[in-house]
Amino acid sequence: MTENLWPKRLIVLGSTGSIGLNTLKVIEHLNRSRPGCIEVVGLAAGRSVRALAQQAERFNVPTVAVAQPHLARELGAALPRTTKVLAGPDAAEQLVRDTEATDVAGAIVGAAGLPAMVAAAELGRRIHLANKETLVAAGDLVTRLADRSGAVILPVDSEHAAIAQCLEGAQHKDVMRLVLTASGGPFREASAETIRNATVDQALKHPTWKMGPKITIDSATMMNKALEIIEAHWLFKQPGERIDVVIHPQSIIHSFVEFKDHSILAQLGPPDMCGPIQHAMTYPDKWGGCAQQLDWTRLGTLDFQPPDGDRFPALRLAYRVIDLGGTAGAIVNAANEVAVHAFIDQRIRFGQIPELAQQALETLPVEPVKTLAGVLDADAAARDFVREELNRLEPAAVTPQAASPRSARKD
Ligand SMILES: NC(=O)C1=CN([C@@H]2O[C@H](COP(=O)(O)OP(=O)(O)OC[C@H]3O[C@@H](n4cnc5c(N)ncnc54)[C@H](OP(=O)(O)O)[C@@H]3O)[C@@H](O)[C@H]2O)C=CC1
Ligand SMILES: CC(=O)[C@@H](O)[C@H](O)COP(=O)(O)O
Ligand SMILES: [Mn+2]
Repeated sequence: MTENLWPKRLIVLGSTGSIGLNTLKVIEHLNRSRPGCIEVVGLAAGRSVRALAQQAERFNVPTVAVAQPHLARELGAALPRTTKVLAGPDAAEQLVRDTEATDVAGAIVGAAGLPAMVAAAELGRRIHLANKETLVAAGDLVTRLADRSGAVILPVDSEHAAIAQCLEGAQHKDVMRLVLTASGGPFREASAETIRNATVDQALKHPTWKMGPKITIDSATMMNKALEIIEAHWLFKQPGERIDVVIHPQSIIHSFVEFKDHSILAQLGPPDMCGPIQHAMTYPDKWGGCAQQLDWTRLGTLDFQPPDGDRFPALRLAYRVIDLGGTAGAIVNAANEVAVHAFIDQRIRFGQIPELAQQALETLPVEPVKTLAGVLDADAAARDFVREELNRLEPAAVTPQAASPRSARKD
């Protein structure tokens, strides 16, 4: 299914989050210029039932899903009787499996989004992928499923949307390297000591992008860039040695591609996620929507510097994960998720986040990825490992509840 079918029947997973809200904003703009071009046929969220109910009403959505089962009644009460409510940890996946849709926007945060993305890949949907953790944890499986079903994966992550645009019309054999730009986060110029003991408030102050808390912390450790290297490996089928990172504090160049003749194509725009979301929505066309215009007359200087793998050890993990393959990505991703929540809960120091991810990778067995169940087992083992480490570091602490994608599934 390579052509873009209109009108679209779109499911938005993670509709109450930063990407979800921007996705709905893009849809409103596109529907204003071309009435009826996008019908929202399903919405899913974790726990924000009020926001979810308001969205369902505004977009006249027939089915909504909430991950927290105890919120089903409250959600149902806020909606017309005709609206179908799915609830529980499998609700987003069920929504994808039970709904006749052309497109699925994947904006759930973390590996909690993985089963629904696997379902979308199996069903051959056009996938607007923001949920990078899906490809980090199960890139091999998901890309294989998509190849088999004809599902198209359209990257929404700004760097990958940029690279996809730079690669349009290019041949795989002519690519020399992909270069992911990184803002450097709030600790770009901080000393190793400052980084190690950074506070939650400091880590949540991203210099250029407004995003949800988990990815904002990932940007601060540069684990976000590590996840993006792995994401690029699966999306563009390039080995680790052909994927580089450059620090670009202004976040105007969203990434670039160098070809074998040393020519470079880059994609530019303001740091505004409406751009990549619109790109995925209208691809291969480029419709106007709500993306801001770049005023190059006021742009000033664009700076670049090499990344520092000593102050940001998360970066090196990415290449190790690509080399190891199998469940290595699922392990690092899940360990990082639990560590990020533990940091937000002030149970560990900032510098311990990448340390715990690395420890999990060094300790746990890496297995070949055959099925979703195998990925979820590795994910669960990594979560258990980090929780045990947290309890060892701080025995009296309550275990944090970072969302696990494994529910009652038996497969
Ligand atoms: N924000 C950005 O600009 C960018 C984000 N991304 C990626 O996009 C994804 C989303 O990020 P972001 O929007 O910032 O995150 P947010 O934290 O802002 O939003 C997360 C969304 O996921 C929902 N959610 C959480 N757990 C579940 C679950 N188990 N089932 C269903 N829904 C769930 C939340 O619902 P609720 O509100 O009810 O908790 C919310 O709608 C991440 O993978 C991130 O890495 C990629 C590039 C840029
Ligand atoms: C908007 C987006 O795609 C984010 O992934 C962003 O790139 C994060 O910024 P960092 O470059 O600081 O990780
Ligand atoms: Mn990104």
